[in-house]
Amino acid sequence: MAASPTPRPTPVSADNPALAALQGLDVPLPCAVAFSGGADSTALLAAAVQRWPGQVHAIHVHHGLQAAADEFERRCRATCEAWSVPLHVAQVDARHQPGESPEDAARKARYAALAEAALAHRLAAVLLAQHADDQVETMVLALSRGAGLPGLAAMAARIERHGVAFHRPLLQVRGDALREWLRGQAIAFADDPMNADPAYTRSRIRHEVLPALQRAFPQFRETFSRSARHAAQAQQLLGEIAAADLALVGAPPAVAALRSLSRARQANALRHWLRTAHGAAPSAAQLEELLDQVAACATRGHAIRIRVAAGRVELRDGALRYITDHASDVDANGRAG
Ligand SMILES: Nc1ncnc2c1ncn2[C@@H]1O[C@H](COP(=O)(O)OP(=O)(O)OP(=O)(O)O)[C@@H](O)[C@H]1O
Repeated sequence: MAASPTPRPTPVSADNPALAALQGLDVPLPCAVAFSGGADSTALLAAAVQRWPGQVHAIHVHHGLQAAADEFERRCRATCEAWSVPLHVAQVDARHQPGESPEDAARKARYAALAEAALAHRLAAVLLAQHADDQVETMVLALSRGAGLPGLAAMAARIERHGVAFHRPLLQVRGDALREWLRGQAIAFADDPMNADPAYTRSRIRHEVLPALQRAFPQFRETFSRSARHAAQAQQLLGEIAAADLALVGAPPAVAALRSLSRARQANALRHWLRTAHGAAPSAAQLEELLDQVAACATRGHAIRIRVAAGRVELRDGALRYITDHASDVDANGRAG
């Protein structure tokens, strides 16, 4: 008779702050934890394994961005083996486009790879480990860049990408509480050298701004998170208004109809049209210029041609068109015009 396998240590602890956050969460099973090997996703994986025994997989994305990437993968393999968690490793090449930050390129590639692995292994949801401090960092970063409501709304508790549901159950949990619990349990995790590198704005926010906020406003995590929820609600309203206005003025928008709206509603509708139909985000200056041109467009012969993101907006046959170099003219329904 074959010897039964040696039982492996599984982290069982009622004190894991991530476990409390999973209690009310209703996710379809089996699910996956996006596992970087760092502190936060290690605590989340431990909690998920305890909450849904035998129903949790881990997905690790190997970025190849830093020399430490192999070390992260080794750490993930060791943890998953010890906890009997099936691990799927996805390799990505996150080279960034001109004008795109390496961090943004890595993030986009990561979500795509996580979704692909989840679909391939029939995992119905992916849990991410961003916590309350990450949420505040995201808001401060958005403020530092002059972002509008979508930036201030920061991260949503649930999003859908590439046909997969991503959940962020730890948005109300403090980062230091997770680390403290891991240390108390003597659970190893990898430390990302980029997190401590002052060359990264996010790292400066973490190490310089958050401690100052903690001293001045000890409740800042709760109040910031309330503001993020207000911003998200307001943004949803703006999206609904934009959709209603576009139903009226058409998509692509007819300039004469657009001019019947207030300037603020024109801006809202145009931003929404550019983002949802073309994935283009105009800068504040580009949008102002476009609005000036729409306001000045009272004569039949008036031409509009304004650079927006990687393409340009032009006036053709009374309607605004978004034109990129690789597509001569694509309207909101994806039809070539
Ligand atoms: N290489 C990766 N593979 C899989 N999931 C990842 C990876 N990097 C990040 N994630 C997931 O995305 C979340 C947010 O990523 P971010 O880079 O902000 O966090 P992090 O500092 O890597 O977090 P952690 O402490 O969990 O390592 C992580 O908590 C984790 O769930």
